[in-house]
Amino acid sequence: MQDQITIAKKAAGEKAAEFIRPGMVVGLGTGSTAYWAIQKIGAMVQQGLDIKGIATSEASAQLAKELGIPLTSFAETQRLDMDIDGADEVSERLDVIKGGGGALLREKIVAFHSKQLIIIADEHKYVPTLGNFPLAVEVIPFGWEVTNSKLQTLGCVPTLRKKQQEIFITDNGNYIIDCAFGKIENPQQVHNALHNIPGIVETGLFVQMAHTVVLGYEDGSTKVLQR
Ligand SMILES: O=C(CO)[C@H](O)[C@H](O)COP(=O)(O)O
Repeated sequence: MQDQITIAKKAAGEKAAEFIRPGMVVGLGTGSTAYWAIQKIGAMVQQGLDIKGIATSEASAQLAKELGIPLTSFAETQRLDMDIDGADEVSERLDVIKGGGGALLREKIVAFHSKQLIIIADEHKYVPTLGNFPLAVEVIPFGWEVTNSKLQTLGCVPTLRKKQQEIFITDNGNYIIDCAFGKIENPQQVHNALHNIPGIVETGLFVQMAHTVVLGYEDGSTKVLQR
């Protein structure tokens, strides 16, 4: 028996997969919502559809392999047709906070080089203004302490991400600092200010990158929003 949130995530993920056409190269997102899109893509591949994926994390690459989805890379493909990925928050302007799963850097690279970014989320992640969810920022381990101090001057409360007492290490060998900003009225400004700090590799703010957002609801229905 699936809980209500799982029903909503599954609905969003499966609906987004309906946008995929044969021959496409598709970005495979990361997280528990992207999981459902990847499952659906796996089923489509099993049915004989020609789809290739570029994974946004080692975890999603592993899942794709288990499902028999052929993986390609940027060595072979410069541009993806579509990227389907989850979110921690989506604003009414369709700006997005990502990185709750720590994959934001690869997610940003894959999204940037995709013709179309489809964000999938359960209904509870759709908010008027971003910022309730702490913003993940990927930082180089060298000097993270001073990067962390500098982050405080931007008006957030930064916390080094840990996993079972150990520092969380991204797929790229970096750290994550979660920045509690409160309401983010101007995401582009915050993103730019963060990028000015040496040591910050990428932020989880995806400003005006999503072309489409698919919201999943607890009754299994979906709503498609276009920018
Ligand atoms: O950005 C992400 C990982 O870096 C995820 O897409 C985001 O955290 C949402 O995850 P979930 O679908 O499990 O709620």
